[in-house]
Amino acid sequence: MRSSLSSVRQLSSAFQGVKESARYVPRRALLYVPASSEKMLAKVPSIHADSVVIELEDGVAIAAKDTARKNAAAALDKLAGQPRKAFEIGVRVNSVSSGMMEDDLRVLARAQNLPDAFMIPKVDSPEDLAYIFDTFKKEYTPSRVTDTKTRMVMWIESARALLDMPRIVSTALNLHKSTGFFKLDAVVFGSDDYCADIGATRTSEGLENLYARQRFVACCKAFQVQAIDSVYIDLKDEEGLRKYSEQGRNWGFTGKQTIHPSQVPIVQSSFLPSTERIEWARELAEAYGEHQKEGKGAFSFRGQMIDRPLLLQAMNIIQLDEAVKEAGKQ
Ligand SMILES: CC(C)(COP(=O)(O)OP(=O)(O)OC[C@H]1O[C@@H](n2cnc3c(N)ncnc32)[C@H](O)[C@@H]1OP(=O)(O)O)[C@@H](O)C(=O)NCCC(=O)NCCSC(=O)C[C@](C)(O)C(=O)O
Ligand SMILES: [Mg+2]
Repeated sequence: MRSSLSSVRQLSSAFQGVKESARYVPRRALLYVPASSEKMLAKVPSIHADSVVIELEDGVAIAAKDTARKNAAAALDKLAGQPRKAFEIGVRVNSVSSGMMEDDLRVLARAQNLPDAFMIPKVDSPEDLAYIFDTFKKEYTPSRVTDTKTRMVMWIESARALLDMPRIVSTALNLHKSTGFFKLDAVVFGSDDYCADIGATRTSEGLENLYARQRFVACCKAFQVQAIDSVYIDLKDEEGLRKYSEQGRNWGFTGKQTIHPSQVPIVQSSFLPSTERIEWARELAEAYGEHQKEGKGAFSFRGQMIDRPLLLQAMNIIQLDEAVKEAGKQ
């Protein structure tokens, strides 16, 4: 079967509106690396997670915030242009409500390089996004935070945010369209803070998060952004981690957060599409190309009606598969 990243790119450029998905960043496993630890930061180039989250928020003690900011800014310049295993290196700053975001950005802006993604925890309302945009403009100057390749990844971590998620996500997407501010690409479910917010007790079955995780996925998918599942905090329980990863994948999540390098391969393999699914995607994309040449937008394939949204799903699968193979990550 013909397949390569370039074939997907050709396919993308052939169909209007599909171009955006060609710049797909796989995020099966996000790994937090606390920026207060120079030892852990030094490992970043060799970390095999899809997305490395250089952490300034809850993984860093208040007393270590200043050191962490300086370490993160230095890491951005040191890592630029260096070979690395991850598809993305982002920085998670402190939230609007913490009052520490300005201090974070003031120090990070001293670095010449932006991260691949700015990662914003505890986004609670559309008004938070207005504050975030203003603060980035103030600390970085407007020209450094508009029309860049840098993406935005945000965290939903409270009952209020979960209920208001459609407005929050659409506001973030519209902010990008109207101002060129970082494009929202993925949303992450902060289940620990969410449980604290609603007064739930964490259990091994995780039923206390059932509604939240399902609503969360639906809201992400309604706006075609990636949905990243909860942290699994039992570091030694590999079977439990695999079970929850596979459950998340089956529910529609596109990836999962990890806190230790040992969790990464388990999560990555759980979020890889099956061989049958990859074959389906490749055959569909080829059939779509053939039908486009004949001027047909919708057609039947393996007994299903196929149109552009299914092509987008198929292309995401092909790109994930090919990006992972190229990086030698299987
Ligand atoms: C749990 C901890 C303390 C155990 O750290 P440790 O050093 O005791 O572990 P270890 O097993 O002894 O480590 C083995 C080796 O791996 C390294 N290592 C270990 N972990 C990492 C890492 N993450 N990144 C890079 N390297 C790492 C470590 O440095 C060591 O290297 P060595 O063999 O050379 O000595 C450590 O893994 C860690 O700090 N993890 C990140 C914790 C964190 O950032 N938490 C905040 C995010 S989760 C969150 O905020 C909630 C959420 C989403 O918002 C919401 O649900 O609400
Ligand atoms: Mg949190």
